[in-house]
Amino acid sequence: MAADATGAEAPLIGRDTARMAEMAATRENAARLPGVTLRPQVAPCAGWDALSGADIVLLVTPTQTLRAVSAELAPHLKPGAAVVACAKGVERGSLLLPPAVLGETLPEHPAALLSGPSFADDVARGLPTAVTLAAGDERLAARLAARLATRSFRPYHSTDLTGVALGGAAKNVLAIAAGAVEGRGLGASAVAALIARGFAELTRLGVALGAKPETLSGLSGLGDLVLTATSEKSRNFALGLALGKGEPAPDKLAEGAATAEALVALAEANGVEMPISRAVADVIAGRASVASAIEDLLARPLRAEA
Ligand SMILES: NC(=O)c1ccc[n+]([C@@H]2O[C@H](COP(=O)([O-])OP(=O)(O)OC[C@H]3O[C@@H](n4cnc5c(N)ncnc54)[C@H](O)[C@@H]3O)[C@@H](O)[C@H]2O)c1
Ligand SMILES: O=P(O)(O)OC[C@H](O)CO
Repeated sequence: MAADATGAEAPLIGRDTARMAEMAATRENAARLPGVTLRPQVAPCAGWDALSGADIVLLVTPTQTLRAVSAELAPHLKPGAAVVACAKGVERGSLLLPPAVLGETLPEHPAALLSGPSFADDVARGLPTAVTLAAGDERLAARLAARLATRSFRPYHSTDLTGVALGGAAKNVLAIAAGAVEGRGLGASAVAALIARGFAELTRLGVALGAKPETLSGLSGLGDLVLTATSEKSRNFALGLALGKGEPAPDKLAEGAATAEALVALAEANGVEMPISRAVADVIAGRASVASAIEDLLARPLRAEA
């Protein structure tokens, strides 16, 4: 659970016992957030015991591990505890978005999703951040948002779980493309074009899946796309940048790389074209070079803007 508005103790559970003990002693996550002092109420620990008292559990693992981790913690959860996924991606194989994965692994627990433009480092340093907290039940979404809000961290609430999840998943894939365009030195105009056309394909799929257009153009969709596709602090953008420059990929999690193929498959299953995401999937899978993928995108027939 995160350090929330109530000031109550918030266990921070990790699987590496030694690292959690070091974090508890130094009050710093030196590997991920160097220089940031943990708030007094954050209590780093290992093992699932601390879960038994938690009304709200934030699951902050990569999308492709969400199923295994949520299944593992299921027996340790307090009855009725809300589980909030923070992952941004599409599960490979099932093509499910994070809330739907939780629906399968934790059917007895209300599932929620936290997404939106927010670098962990910015949040941890108390810089102003606005995000979206989605849950199927509006009262739950509002209650969770109020519990997690701080003076600098503003969760807006939503019931559009699909829209919030799809925006977060697709923006990571599109950010890889934006990084590649930047890495090839194609200029700011090309990056802007990519963001706009990328947003068009994100919207097409979102609408086909039943998402609300206003969710897709909100914090968790367009907002996060703009952040991730324009900042070198983004690990997805940084991966694209390296690919565009022909440099080795950074050794960091880039959710878009793991999600690209699944996103395109989800789009295909819904009769939606996502040419930029497909280009990213092709490059990640080694089916195309960055240069040929860009050539192919530029050679697409001219059409009405939609
Ligand atoms: N870092 C950010 O700024 C940020 C912001 C918003 C959302 N997210 C999302 O949060 C999710 C996690 O990203 P992150 O930045 O925390 O990644 P990270 O690599 O910094 O941390 C992932 C954590 O998950 C743990 N983990 C990995 N595989 C696991 C497994 N099989 N079982 C149990 N634990 C496992 C790792 O030990 C690590 O503690 C991603 O979907 C990402 O898109 C990240
Ligand atoms: O570093 P990235 O690319 O995983 O982006 C982190 C967050 O999702 C930004 O909102």
